[in-house]
Amino acid sequence: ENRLNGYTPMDLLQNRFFERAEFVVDTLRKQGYCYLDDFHGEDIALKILSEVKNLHHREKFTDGELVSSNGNGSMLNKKIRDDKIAWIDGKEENCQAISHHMTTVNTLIRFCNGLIEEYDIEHRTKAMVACYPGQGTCYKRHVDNPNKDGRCITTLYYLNPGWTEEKGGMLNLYPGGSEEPVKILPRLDRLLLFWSDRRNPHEVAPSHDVRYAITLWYFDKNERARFRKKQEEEERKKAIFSGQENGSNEGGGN
Ligand SMILES: COc1ccc2cc(-c3cnc(C(=O)NCC(=O)O)c(O)c3)ccc2c1
Ligand SMILES: [Mn+2]
Repeated sequence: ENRLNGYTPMDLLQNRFFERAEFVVDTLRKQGYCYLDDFHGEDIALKILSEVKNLHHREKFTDGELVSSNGNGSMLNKKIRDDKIAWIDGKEENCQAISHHMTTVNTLIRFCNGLIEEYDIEHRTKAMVACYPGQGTCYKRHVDNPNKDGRCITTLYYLNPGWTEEKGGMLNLYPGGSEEPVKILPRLDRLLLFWSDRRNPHEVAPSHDVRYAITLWYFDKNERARFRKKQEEEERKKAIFSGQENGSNEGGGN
């Protein structure tokens, strides 16, 4: 039977995930972020990159820009981000390697979940494949989850072989709102993880070359449930309000 010095290949695989999960959780606790290099190995990383480029060339990316209006509804909205994005659930054709990435990170997070008491992580978003097309495109300083929408861990997988700081596009992280940023190089096959809430303001510095990344956000079950309940409550109120607005009295408040 194929036991290697008493372990089966599955044992070895489980151990490998368990070791990495321990390192990730310890580091997240200590500094709020953590990155793993050579996460899949170069061959698989390049396969993922080729699928992402294929998405880009097939115009599957949309403008992800989020404009922040300056309150008085004027058209002088300033753009705060220039990335192009594509939401991928992993079942699309020609996304097998991206799908492999999603299941591998799921396994790592499942091992981490066993070690993190404060969260109960069961779900995640779809994969957000993002491209900063160069020419100084960036993403202003922000927090991914400032208002408890349920997201607790952000994972960013970078796909930029031979990237150097001269190309810009560094991920500047301000853990605990620190003055000096931690500058993360978005290099090929690097997996970065950080708490999604206000502990980690971050920004993408202006990028002078095409820069690809895949983001997966993981939800805490309870925070997500509370957020969904609040959202439904707001929907109900809005429905009642719009009911009163057009004069009809059905569903009006008491
Ligand atoms: C309402 O629809 C949407 C659709 C897409 C959205 C994407 C982001 C987002 C957040 N953070 C980053 C980031 O920090 N990237 C760091 C890096 O690439 O190193 C990023 O690239 C993108 C935020 C809100 C969104 C809302
Ligand atoms: Mn972000």
